Amino acid sequence: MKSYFAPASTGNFSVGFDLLGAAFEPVDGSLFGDELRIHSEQAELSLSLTGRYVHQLPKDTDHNLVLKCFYAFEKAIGRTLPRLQLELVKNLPVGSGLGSSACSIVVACYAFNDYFGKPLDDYQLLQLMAQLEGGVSGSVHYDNVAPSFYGGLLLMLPDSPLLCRALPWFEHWQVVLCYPGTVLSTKEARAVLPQQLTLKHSIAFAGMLSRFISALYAKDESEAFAALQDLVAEPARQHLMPELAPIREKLTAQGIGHVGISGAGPTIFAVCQNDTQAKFADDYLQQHYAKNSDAMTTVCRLARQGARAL
Ligand SMILES: Nc1ncnc2c1ncn2[C@@H]1O[C@H](COP(=O)(O)OP(=O)(O)O)[C@@H](O)[C@H]1O
Ligand SMILES: N[C@@H](CCOP(=O)(O)O)C(=O)O
Repeated sequence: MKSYFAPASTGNFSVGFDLLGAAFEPVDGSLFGDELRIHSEQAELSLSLTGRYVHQLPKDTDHNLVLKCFYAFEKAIGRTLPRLQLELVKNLPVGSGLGSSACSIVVACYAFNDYFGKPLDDYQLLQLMAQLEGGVSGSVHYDNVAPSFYGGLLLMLPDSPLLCRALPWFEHWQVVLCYPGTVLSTKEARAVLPQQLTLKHSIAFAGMLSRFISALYAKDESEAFAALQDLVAEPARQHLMPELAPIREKLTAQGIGHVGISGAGPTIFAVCQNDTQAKFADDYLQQHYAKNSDAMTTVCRLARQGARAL
């Protein structure tokens, strides 16, 4: 048996709608992402489903992204492949804002490419992943697939042959992620976005993203926090997450530098500068944002490593 893993990710990181994304891993060293196991080769392609969030997946495995990835990968390399006995360990909640669909897509495409002798290079593989993710969310965006594939905090460069580039990070930052247990489809959360921005708004968005990135390079933490503002998605999506504003008020009153929507939500992320803040955010979010037994809260650091064989 061969086993592969890809980490969870936070698209947008508030200030970079569709252009910034980060991969995260729990500070306790546990794995937080989907795993794909290739058990054997066999006559027919098959997929079994296990893991904490298996009940949130379509019952019919033909609708599972992992099988769609297999056929898309086969088409991309232009030859018929041996059929596999696959198992997806679904550890990320679906429709959560944690890049769940991207994570399954990344782990599957990475696994097939590795297993079949790397016929695609990283550029081709990332493009395939982004196309597959676009098929789920309604439009191609790289801010989940790229960090899940490469790890780190990444800036997307969709018009460059590089596709994305790693950014600096404040090593002491801890990011508390809280998924409340309710589902918000990315497609629906994209449907409420404005189709056009005014010139003034476009300049403000570009200015804030530039301010954040220049602060990272300058290692200017207070400037970085000041620039973590979502001027595009959050104003359009806040009615989908009415708890965000009071939670932000409570956490920032404790000195926590930033609270935002992870991806398209409903997961909230809090950027903390020390263990005391992280503990407060962890406890507060568990008590005030978690809604049912599917909810989960985790204290994370940036995941430097993306998709890999285990
Ligand atoms: N392996 C999979 N992982 C996640 N979602 C999947 C998978 N297979 C199929 N799906 C479907 O893809 C859609 C993913 O929804 P989306 O809102 O994009 O999730 P997320 O924001 O968590 O990535 C859902 O309709 C889900 O049923
Ligand atoms: N940039 C996208 C990110 C979606 O992330 P997901 O984890 O909610 O799928 C967006 O904001 O729509």
